[in-house]
Amino acid sequence: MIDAPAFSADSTHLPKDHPKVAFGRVGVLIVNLGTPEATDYWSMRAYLKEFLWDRRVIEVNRALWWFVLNAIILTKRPGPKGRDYASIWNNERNEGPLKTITRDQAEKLAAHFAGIDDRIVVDFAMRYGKPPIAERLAALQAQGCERILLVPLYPQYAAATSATVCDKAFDALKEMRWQPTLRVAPPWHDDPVYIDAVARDLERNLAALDFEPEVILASFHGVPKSYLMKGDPYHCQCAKTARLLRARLGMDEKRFRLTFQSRFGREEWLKPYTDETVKALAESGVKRLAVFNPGFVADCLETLEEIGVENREIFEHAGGEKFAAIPCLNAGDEGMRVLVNVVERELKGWVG
Ligand SMILES: C=CC1=C(C)c2cc3[nH]c(cc4nc(cc5[nH]c(cc1n2)c(C)c5CCC(=O)O)C(CCC(=O)O)=C4C)c(C)c3C=C
Ligand SMILES: [Fe+2]
Ligand SMILES: [Fe+2]
Repeated sequence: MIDAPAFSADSTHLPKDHPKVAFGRVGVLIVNLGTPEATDYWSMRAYLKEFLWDRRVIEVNRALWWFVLNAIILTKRPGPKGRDYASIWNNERNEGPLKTITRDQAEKLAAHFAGIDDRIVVDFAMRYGKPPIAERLAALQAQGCERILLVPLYPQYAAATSATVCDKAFDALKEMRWQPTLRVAPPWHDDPVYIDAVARDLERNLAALDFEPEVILASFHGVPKSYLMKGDPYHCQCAKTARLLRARLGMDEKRFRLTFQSRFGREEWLKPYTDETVKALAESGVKRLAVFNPGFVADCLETLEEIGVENREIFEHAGGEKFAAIPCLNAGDEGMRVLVNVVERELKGWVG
């Protein structure tokens, strides 16, 4: 347990020029992937460049990748992807929905803990783009957070997501004289509270539809198959989440299926692919389909556009009739129940 917050050092025997010292608080920094600052070519290019130059995301030969990234991807991708982002943009706040939702989650976490322990300070950051992790860690430290809980917002661990958040946070700590003590929240892919929250939210959303889906796809973001072969636990954690959800919902393997979406590049990715499954289901006579995204803590391009628009079109063009894209947990009651549970558990020993 740590002492009550204070903002100056012990006043006895203070030298006159002693700097102000802030201490006694505990920070919680939730971190999601990131989103472009705007949808124009140059903003998209800057975002994609930072993201796709991360060694944790793209694990190919650096010289070759430098050429492919700069000569091909950063010339061709920003335009069309910017238009996709524009179609889901939060125009009121002028930002991507991922940022709006992550801020809401941080604010609701802060409100929850305000009533429990005023030493806890909650903030949010993005791995790519703004607000950067280093800036928010420094801001927490300036408010007196000697201990910080870092929460990568991914229920399933992948080197391309959770590990790169830690890399960036520890890079920031490298520059600090007085480093805060950092704890990292583990993934929660099989946490009963998470499984129950996703299942309840799905049941509520399905009950509100004007049709009953014949098949439900649990669609996770994919990674190259080679990452699994090198030992990344992501595939197994997604498979376990899907198995637990299927059991909790009382559905069989024919009705409730696990798929992987958002392929990038030519390499083989984790299978079965969401888009191919959606097409095959419609072609085999399935007329009513629902897709949900238990691996995404917040709605974003990959859920709102790729599932809500692209996969809906694939389904309808192949003969499907009714398609539902189920929203993520976001900052709703079930979503906050999951985040509060993770944070409260991981703060044990630091606060009462
Ligand atoms: C090789 C490339 C990629 C890997 C590996 C990858 C893994 C991965 N990504 C997420 C979550 C998100 N990805 C998002 C967007 C996105 N992802 C990639 C590429 C890889 N992702 C790109 C290039 C993009 C940008 C859009 C595009 O150009 O296609 C997003 C959405 C962000 C938003 O602002 O809306 C999320 C979230 C996970 C969970 C993951 C591995 C487990
Ligand atoms: Fe991605
Ligand atoms: Fe596996």
